[in-house]
Amino acid sequence: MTDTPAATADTWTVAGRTFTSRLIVGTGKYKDFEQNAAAVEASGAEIVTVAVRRVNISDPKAPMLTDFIDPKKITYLPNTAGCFTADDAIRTLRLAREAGGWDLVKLEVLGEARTLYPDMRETLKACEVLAKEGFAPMVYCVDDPIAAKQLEEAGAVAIMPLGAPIGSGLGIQNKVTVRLIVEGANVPVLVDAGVGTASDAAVAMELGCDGVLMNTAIAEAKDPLRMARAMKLSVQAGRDAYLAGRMATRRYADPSSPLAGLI
Ligand SMILES: CC(=O)[C@@H](O)[C@H](O)COP(=O)(O)O
Repeated sequence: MTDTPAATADTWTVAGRTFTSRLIVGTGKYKDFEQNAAAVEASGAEIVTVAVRRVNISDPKAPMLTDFIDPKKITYLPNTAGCFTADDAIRTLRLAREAGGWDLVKLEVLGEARTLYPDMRETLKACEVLAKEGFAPMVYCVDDPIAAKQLEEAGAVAIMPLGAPIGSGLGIQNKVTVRLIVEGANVPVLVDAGVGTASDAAVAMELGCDGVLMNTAIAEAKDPLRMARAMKLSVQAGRDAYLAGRMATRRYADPSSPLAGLI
């Protein structure tokens, strides 16, 4: 299939940076950096998110992710995975900015280890401070339209509601609230966490999301490269379906061949 002009021009912009790929991928749980880099390539992603506390991006004495995924070609989005307080998250991102100059960041402040649900009170607090310090925070959050609005007011440059708990692969549990967030947002909305397979990513895009962030679904697939490619295609398909505008649903059958002109 050749891309239509509309499809090729379909970019999205966050904090003044424009991207073509609407898929953001993670850098955890892979066998090694090599496999991670190959998956990023297969996914077509232009942004990778990196848990700066867990992945080596600054110590040249140990293998560094940056040797495998070129930060000149792929945008690094440092994240605060493993942070349970606003102070911890803020400190982590200040260090990331010092180490690599990154100001486009992914903020996540977790509430508990069992569900890895975000703590929205701490998340909001951190978002406000980071925005005032000149960061552009893309923010992992609950799938709640009110919390999403509050984050936007606090300076979030993207809203990233969970589809389901991180690493669960359960898919999008609450389509109604994700759609409400999309309708109310003036910044990009990306589903972050819980995607398990390609159809979940397509659903997120069909709901009108600007993109999807995922890690486990690709890293823990039996064939991560093949799953990365599947995700790339499903994000594109979901986006195209959203732009095409789905048909109205009906309660009863409607014949596929027209009845007019029958003898
Ligand atoms: C990688 C990241 O930033 C996380 O928010 C999370 O790991 C993504 O969730 P999944 O692993 O469920 O895709």
